[in-house]
Amino acid sequence: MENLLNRRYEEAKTIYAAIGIDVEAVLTKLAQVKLSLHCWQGDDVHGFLRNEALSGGISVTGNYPGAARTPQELRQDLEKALVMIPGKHKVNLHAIYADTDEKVDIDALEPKHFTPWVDWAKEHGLGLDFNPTCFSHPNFQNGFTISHLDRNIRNFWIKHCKVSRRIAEYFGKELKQTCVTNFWFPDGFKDVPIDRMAPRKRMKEALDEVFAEKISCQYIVDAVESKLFGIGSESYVVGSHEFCLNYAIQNKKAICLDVGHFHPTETISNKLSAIALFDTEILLHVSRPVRWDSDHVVIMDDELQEIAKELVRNDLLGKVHIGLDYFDASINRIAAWVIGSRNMLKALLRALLEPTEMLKEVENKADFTTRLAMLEEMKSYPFGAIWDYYCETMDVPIRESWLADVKKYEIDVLLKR
Ligand SMILES: C[C@H](O)[C@H](O)[C@@H](O)C(=O)CO
Ligand SMILES: [Mn+2]
Repeated sequence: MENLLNRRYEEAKTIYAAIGIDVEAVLTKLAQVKLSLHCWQGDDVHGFLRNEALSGGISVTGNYPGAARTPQELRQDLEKALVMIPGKHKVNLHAIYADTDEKVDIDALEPKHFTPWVDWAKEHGLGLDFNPTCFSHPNFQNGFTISHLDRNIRNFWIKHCKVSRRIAEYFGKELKQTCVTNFWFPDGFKDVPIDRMAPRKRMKEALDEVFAEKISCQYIVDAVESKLFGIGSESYVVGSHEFCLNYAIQNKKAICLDVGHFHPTETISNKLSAIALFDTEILLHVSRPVRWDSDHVVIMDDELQEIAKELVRNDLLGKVHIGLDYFDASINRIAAWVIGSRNMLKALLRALLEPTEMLKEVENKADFTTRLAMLEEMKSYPFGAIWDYYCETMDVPIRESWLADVKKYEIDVLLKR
């Protein structure tokens, strides 16, 4: 088996070398990619701080057994997933995932409520990213948080966002890796509003208050996430793409692009070059919308491959933060992490194996025939042999062999919860 794997790899390497690809250099580059694994796939965005129903116009469907009920269980599940994903990555936490016995509300959270996460991240050589949780709370009222008409409610959310930045700073300092902190607000109207401007003005001013405290970019990168619509905010979302992109540019923040947050025929792959050209920092929420922002597990579809190609072709790897954002409770949750993460990495590998310079040259010569012919032929190049070899050298399971281990873990651990 091992010999076959090496033989297939050597053969594939020769085939790619013929079109100018240095496969070893590609694998070195791929090994440097850090994905941000979203903790909320492990427990259906429930968290441990409050026993509140999920709100904010997002929804998880399915009742597959074994969701994590405690921070310990979630970490155990994440560990299981991480050993099946090649490379060293980050874990993305929401504020509601605080690990504490204290009865504390989200506006009073402190770094100490996350110490066990930091200790665990250190132990496993992981980075941590963070998100204030601006939903699943009684102060999410009439569909609004930080842009609410009521100053007291706005203040609550402003405070929550401020304390979240201090927690993120603590992560960055302790783990010596920048903590990407994403601000997403579900605020919006179900039906057509009269005043679209006032909530946006309030959100802009609230964000200015949140970001007033200067925290070194060595520790934290702030990102604002836009959205087209949510359940209950079908007609109007305060933090639309135009709002968030303009806010990010004007205030030197990162823009978070979620694959599911745009019109169905709009793609984020087509936005990356347009935004990166102006040096705006980008955070991706890689997700899969099916007819709407359904947050399905990421598969190797056309848009995923196009996103990966844009990152590679425009030399954006290492500049764009790649986070995952989906939640499926109808399948094994560990498998969901593994499938989505491995697909993201596979898409990047395929993109790295493309002869980009040659393709740009033929495009510049208006030889669109060669461009199309090459792109189509490349689809049956032996990238699978390279992926298998990469998994072997990174000490993670080859092809679907990880599944048996996940199934065993399901019987031994998940079904006993
Ligand atoms: C839980 C996440 O923060 C949330 O999914 C957000 O990023 C989003 O995409 C909302 O639609
Ligand atoms: Mn998102």
